[in-house]
Amino acid sequence: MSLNPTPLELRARARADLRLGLAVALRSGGETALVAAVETVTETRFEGMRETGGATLAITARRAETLKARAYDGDLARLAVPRTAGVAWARAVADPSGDLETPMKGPFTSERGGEAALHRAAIALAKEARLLPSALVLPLKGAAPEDVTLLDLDVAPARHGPPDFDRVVSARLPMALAGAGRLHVFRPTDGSEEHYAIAVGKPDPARPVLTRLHSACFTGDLLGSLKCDCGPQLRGALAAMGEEGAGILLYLNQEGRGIGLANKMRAYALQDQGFDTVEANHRLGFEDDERDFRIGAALLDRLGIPAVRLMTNNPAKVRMMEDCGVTVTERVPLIRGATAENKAYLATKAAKSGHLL
Ligand SMILES: Nc1nc2c(ncn2[C@@H]2O[C@H](COP(=O)(O)OP(=O)(O)OP(=O)(O)O)[C@@H](O)[C@H]2O)c(=O)[nH]1
Ligand SMILES: [Zn+2]
Repeated sequence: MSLNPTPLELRARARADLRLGLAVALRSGGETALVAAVETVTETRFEGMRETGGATLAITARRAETLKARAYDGDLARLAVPRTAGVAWARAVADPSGDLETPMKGPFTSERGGEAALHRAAIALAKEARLLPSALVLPLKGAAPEDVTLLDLDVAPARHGPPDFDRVVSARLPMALAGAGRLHVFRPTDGSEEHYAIAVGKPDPARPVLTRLHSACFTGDLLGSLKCDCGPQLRGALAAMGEEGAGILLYLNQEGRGIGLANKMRAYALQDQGFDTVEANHRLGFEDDERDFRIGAALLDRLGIPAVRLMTNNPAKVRMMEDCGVTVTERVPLIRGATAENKAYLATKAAKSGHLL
């Protein structure tokens, strides 16, 4: 009997460790480094790692651009950590909330040459943990300390496709807007967030099914936020499926276009400083959209639905579905919920992400 965690399980454990503020060890190509997420690491651990010597701060090229730091590694930069820097310094580098009040944090010295693979992996893990995309990285000469989760990236590389899912449960769910339906809960085997499929009526897989891929929006879906159009889109999709008598709504837990609610609220705070939705993501160090739509295609496959009429204004969703082998016979526009508050947001999405208005 082996009770040892598999590589996938170790990766999930590493994400949880980072969220807790623990350091984890990453290994690849014979190199090992201790890694801690800037957002959560404690002062003591930060200083312990810095005092060892040789630690650098990994930030994305997006964040480096805002800080006017050089990103010699393409998609990321490795910043030298000043000898007296505490965790507050690192947090100010990673978190743009103070950028306007304290704009001069530099000059920054970026490392050049050498390997950045472990830094890249550290940022990917921080993103997976829905933290700010920045990590303190300390290359180790010897073995990793005991009691620290050790992730061998040569054995367990980052996922390049959607995870596998277990269908945990499904039950009948009558809905005010859509009528009779069933809710299915899908749990990824890699320990990431669960996703839900709501089948309205009895969709016929022999014909293209009216389908919506909806990304979680706590503020819009639940609170009736006027900053976006998500709530009205969600209810509009359910109502249309109810009217037609059948449909599939995939509720994907990719809050904030995949950056998590805490980071989305950081983006909202930046929007209050005058940045648009895309600029705010970039200043935080994220891409415009960090979602993985392949999850939607994988769930449709699990539900046995090969062809859809997709309710969206986002051409990227249509493209991604088709790239994943889902036939999109029609794009059904879903234009709902324009308000004075979200006018600029919808205009930015049209201009920068090609959304159809
Ligand atoms: N990062 C970030 N995410 C946001 C913001 N406003 C809404 N979201 C998230 O954006 C996602 C919804 O994406 P949209 O771009 O509105 O719509 P879409 O799903 O790409 O396209 P449609 O199918 O046409 O709705 C949800 O996950 C929301 O939580 C924002 O200002 N910043
Ligand atoms: Zn929203």
